[in-house]
Amino acid sequence: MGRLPDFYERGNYGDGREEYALKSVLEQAPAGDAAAAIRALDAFHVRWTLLNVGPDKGRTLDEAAQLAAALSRFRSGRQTVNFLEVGSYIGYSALRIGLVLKQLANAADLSQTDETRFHLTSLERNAENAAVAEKIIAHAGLSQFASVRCVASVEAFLGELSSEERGEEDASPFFSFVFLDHQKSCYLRDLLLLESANAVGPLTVVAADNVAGRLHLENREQAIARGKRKKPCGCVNKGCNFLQHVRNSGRYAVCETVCSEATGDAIEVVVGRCAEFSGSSMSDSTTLDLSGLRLNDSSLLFRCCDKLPLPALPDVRNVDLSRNLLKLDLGGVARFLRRLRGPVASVDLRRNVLRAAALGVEKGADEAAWSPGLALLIEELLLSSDAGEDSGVAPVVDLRFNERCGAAWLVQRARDCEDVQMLLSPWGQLVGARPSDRDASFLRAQLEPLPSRALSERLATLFGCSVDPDCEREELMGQLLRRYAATGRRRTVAAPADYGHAVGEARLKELLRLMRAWVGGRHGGTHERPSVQAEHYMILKRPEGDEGPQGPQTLSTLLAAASAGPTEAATKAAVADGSWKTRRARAKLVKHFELWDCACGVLKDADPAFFANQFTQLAVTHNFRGSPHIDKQNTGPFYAVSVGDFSGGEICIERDAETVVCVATRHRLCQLDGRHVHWVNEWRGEAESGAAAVAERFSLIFYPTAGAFQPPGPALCGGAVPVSSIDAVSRSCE
Ligand SMILES: C[S@@+](CC[C@H](N)C(=O)[O-])C[C@H]1O[C@@H](n2cnc3c(N)ncnc32)[C@H](O)[C@@H]1O
Repeated sequence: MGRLPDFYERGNYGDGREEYALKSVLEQAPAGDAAAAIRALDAFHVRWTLLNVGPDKGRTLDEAAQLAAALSRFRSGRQTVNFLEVGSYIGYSALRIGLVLKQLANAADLSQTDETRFHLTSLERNAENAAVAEKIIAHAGLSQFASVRCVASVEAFLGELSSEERGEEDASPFFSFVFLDHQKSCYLRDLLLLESANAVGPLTVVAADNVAGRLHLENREQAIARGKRKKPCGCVNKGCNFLQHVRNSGRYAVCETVCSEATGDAIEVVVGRCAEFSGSSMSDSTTLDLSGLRLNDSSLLFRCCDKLPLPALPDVRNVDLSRNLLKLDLGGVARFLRRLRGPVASVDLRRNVLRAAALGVEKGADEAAWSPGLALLIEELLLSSDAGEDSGVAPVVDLRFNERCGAAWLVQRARDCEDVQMLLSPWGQLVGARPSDRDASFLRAQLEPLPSRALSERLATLFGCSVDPDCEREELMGQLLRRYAATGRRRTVAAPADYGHAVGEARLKELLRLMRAWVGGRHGGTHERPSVQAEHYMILKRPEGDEGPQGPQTLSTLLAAASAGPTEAATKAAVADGSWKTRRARAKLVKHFELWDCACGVLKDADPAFFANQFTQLAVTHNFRGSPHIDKQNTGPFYAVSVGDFSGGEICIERDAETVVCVATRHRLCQLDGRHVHWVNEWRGEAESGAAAVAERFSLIFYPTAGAFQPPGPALCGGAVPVSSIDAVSRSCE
């Protein structure tokens, strides 16, 4: 205990552990990875106590910072997000706040220009601590978003501000967020200083760590109840004088007090009231822009909206909540709208991560029912639009481009909804209920099969963007789409008409006959993969040992069975051994042996080596509408050929990040590597001799799923291919 006064005076332990913590961050966290740096400090803190706010209260801190960014939109639109921290120590909380700012900047895709500053100034009295904090922040790649300033006190900081930092000559720096985490005895004094300098004010979020916890306050209340004390505690050591001020001065609304089980103290989050704040300087006063703020269903803005001192925004008609992380429940958004008490007529919820279940009760239940959250949202909109000038016009809920919200039943229900205009991405547009619903003419649909890692790589290598490893997929996708749209670096070209192997007339005729017979057969063909958009779809597996030394169940046995007609006895004989699955696959082959045999003939003629060594499965499709996908099960490239009366229907494949090549497979067997994103172009039925057009496109895909894995090579692997430009550019997403 003898060390305590010195400890408080110094602001660190004086035993070198802070330097040691820096070393462990440098060793354990990759450069530029802020989340890893935070984890390294958390791990260090478990063994060697540090003065950090820690992970539990740290999450409240993140939320408070995010709330501050959202509330700053009420004041100044997108202009500035200027944060202040008092007490950096070695930069742990600065890392957390800086990461929030970085993610917000990424989500908003705003560059760090003068108009759009996302910045934290962190004050630290101890020069050794400040030096360590600066190094950790730099290592985490957050220097652009957080800087440490070594000053003796808040008073000194305010005195030292340059006119540039003040904004205008005599103006004060206005902070959207202030985090007090230095000496509790100074919290009140320093907050009053900031208030009198107008550095905090309406809608500023103030968070203070280590204030009196529940136990301390409850003890006081009990003592008052027992008549032992007269007033609540106003001590300085637990920040009680500060709590008295923020709770009772009328200047702040208490948003949340979160007690830490581990330390027994609390972090208090309050928001400046708007008494002197009549309106805002939002650039567009009819839209409250809360887009790209990473708000989720339980964000403080929604969770505590009843307590927040939100200003009146009498002109706001639209609340833009697009590009956030809303996922499960729109009830919070509904309560937030009620709290706004304005004549809001539309809510923009595009590009969140809402799922069908969050919008409607289960498929098949009451046809007209929406989920309770959405029902509440609709109710609020109806109430507020009735009150507004635009009454009579149906309010709008824009739910387009949400993940898995393209289900047909939901789209139908939205169409039937008369009270509000419910906008959903129509079937297949961008992100549908399933990958097979993607509309390939949209660039987003073409990028959707790529993993997030590939999206980041593309942003970095193609567009030279530095990508935050913590960036969410939705943000990455948004950034990539915007870059493509801005630079026009995506083109569609055609492979030469003579790419691949021409298939002989006789074989084509025979194939068409057999495939028509398959779909028109006794059972009307098969559709083995209902998730795929096709009228019929069948997979035939090559039996083992059909080449070379014959096993007991050979192709010739099957052939004999087939040529005897797929009678029950012959089939039984052919499929006598093996597992249930194997026997079923063989029985199917016997049944469709003619088709199999003819198809194999086509492949054998063109590429005998592929036929002998690689080909294991044949997909037979009828009227397949292929959405962008990657063949993840394939061990090498495939061959494709299509027949029927149709035009269009080329296979489009990404040759590189900038080029899509369309390969016409009608009557030609073409080799492609399906481990690259590919899809089938739109196609139309051709009118046969004056008759009405009949949609008929059959295709055969020969692919390998076993044997040695060949690393993916060029998309068009059937030889060097010059491509000719065709005039088609993928549609951007809006
Ligand atoms: C509890 S630590 C801060 C922890 C840090 N916020 C975190 O969570 O990572 C308190 C720090 O405040 C600093 N400090 C104390 N009084 C200060 C003042 N008046 N101005 C600036 N820094 C101060 C101390 O040197 C110490 O480093």
